[in-house]
Amino acid sequence: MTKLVELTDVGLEADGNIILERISLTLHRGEILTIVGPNGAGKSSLVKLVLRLCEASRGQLWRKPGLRIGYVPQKLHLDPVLPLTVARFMSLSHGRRLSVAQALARVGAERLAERSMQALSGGEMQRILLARALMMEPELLILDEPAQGVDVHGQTELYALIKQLSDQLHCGVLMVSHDLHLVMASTHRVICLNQHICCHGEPEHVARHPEFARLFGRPELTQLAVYTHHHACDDEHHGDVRHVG
Ligand SMILES: Nc1ncnc2c1ncn2[C@@H]1O[C@H](COP(=O)(O)OP(=O)(O)OP(=O)(O)O)[C@@H](O)[C@H]1O
Repeated sequence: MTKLVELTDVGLEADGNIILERISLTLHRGEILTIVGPNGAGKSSLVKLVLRLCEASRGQLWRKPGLRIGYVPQKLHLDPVLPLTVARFMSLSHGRRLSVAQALARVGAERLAERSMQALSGGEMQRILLARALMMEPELLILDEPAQGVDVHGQTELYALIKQLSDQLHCGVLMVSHDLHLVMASTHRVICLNQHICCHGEPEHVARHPEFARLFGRPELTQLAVYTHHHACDDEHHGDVRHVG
């Protein structure tokens, strides 16, 4: 099982404020790890650390040498009057290994190739961003709130697609989500973050954890029966989360 990323006792500070502390985790190929947490918990900062867009103030961050990462940002800001088709937008990405048509086919969006980027619905836009991230055949897909701006039905479909892609392409997935109950059928492991790791493990475990209930309230728990998670998982095949110190 190929290890992709390992964080050991990582901390992050900015302007004298603690943003993250004592974060230890590993992520392997074929594993989906979801970060949940309230606003300001440090979820995007953790993603930025893994992307090396910022540097840890302490601890160690290891990445597999030459790791190919496909990144789906929280939001894409496009000039509303810029004439840009989906195919043109996708052809602008660097390090491509797939053709535009192949990448669109992977997310079932072939018919959108000639559509204007500005005309896409929220769900279509997220699929196109996902297709773009797949173009360099990533070993690790990083998605920051991939279901933002998508209705509930579309969110469930999108998370199912991410799971399917991870299975097919055997890539690791690190994603941020606000909705544990929507993502639980499509993730192997969950970290509940609030500056530090409050709890972690399989989604059902986190959903029932008192720390999770404290952060998100009881309503989350009552909805979980609908989204029971099924996967034949062998613990050795999924990344673990370790508390250090
Ligand atoms: N460069 C920075 N300088 C100072 N503070 C920062 C910096 N980057 C992030 N922060 C602060 O760190 C905290 C965590 O921010 P972050 O964006 O990682 O949270 P988040 O969990 O992704 O939040 P949300 O769910 O609202 O997107 C916030 O209080 C934010 O204001």
